[in-house]
Amino acid sequence: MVNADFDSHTLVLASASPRRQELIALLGLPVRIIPSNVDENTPDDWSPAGIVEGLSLRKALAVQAELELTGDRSSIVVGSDTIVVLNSKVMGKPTDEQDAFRMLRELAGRTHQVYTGVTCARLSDGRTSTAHRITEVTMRNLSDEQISRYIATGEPMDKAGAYGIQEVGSLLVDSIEGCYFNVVGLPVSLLAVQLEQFGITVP
Ligand SMILES: Cc1cn([C@H]2C[C@H](O)[C@@H](COP(=O)(O)OP(=O)(O)OP(=O)(O)O)O2)c(=O)[nH]c1=O
Repeated sequence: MVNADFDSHTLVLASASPRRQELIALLGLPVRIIPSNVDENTPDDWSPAGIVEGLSLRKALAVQAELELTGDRSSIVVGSDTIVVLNSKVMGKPTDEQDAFRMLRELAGRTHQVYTGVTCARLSDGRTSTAHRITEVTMRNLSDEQISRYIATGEPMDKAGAYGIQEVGSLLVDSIEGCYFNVVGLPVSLLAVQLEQFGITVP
């Protein structure tokens, strides 16, 4: 059921991630996609939660500024950011295959945290909502050969921590505790709660 005052441009996903595009469709609302292309560097002293919340806000506000130029002030812009954290060490997307190998070797046989931050922002009333979720992921022990074979699939390169739990990377994961969708890059139930603050109700 779509809200009466909901127009087709009300939700804008500020993301180039195909996973986020698929997941936001679960809300059953019309969505436009406008990638943000922001600089994802952050100060060294930011905490993991600060990084994902800060970058989700940065992505949402960058797209909001673009929309303002077109006269659109009423859309709710959704920005999101995901990182992997192992013993306080932050892993983003690997820079190359060697970097992916190094990350997966460190993650293998251990438990790490996946942080995803989500921001919803609307210009017309200046409202923003920023929050994050944490999911614990335990990876199987992996031999160097197994890691190399996984990297050869090409899957790790555009993903934080160099794996995708939703694809072949599922075979590397022993168990998770918390929200699965948070690992894939968009915790949809958290987003539903945030959208309620904007008067948008979803099932
Ligand atoms: C851990 C993990 C991450 N990922 C992905 C989600 C994100 O797309 C990516 C982390 O990079 P992000 O910088 O969060 O996002 P992005 O650059 O892909 O997209 P955008 O900034 O335009 O929204 O890692 C998976 O797809 N599966 C996983 O299991």
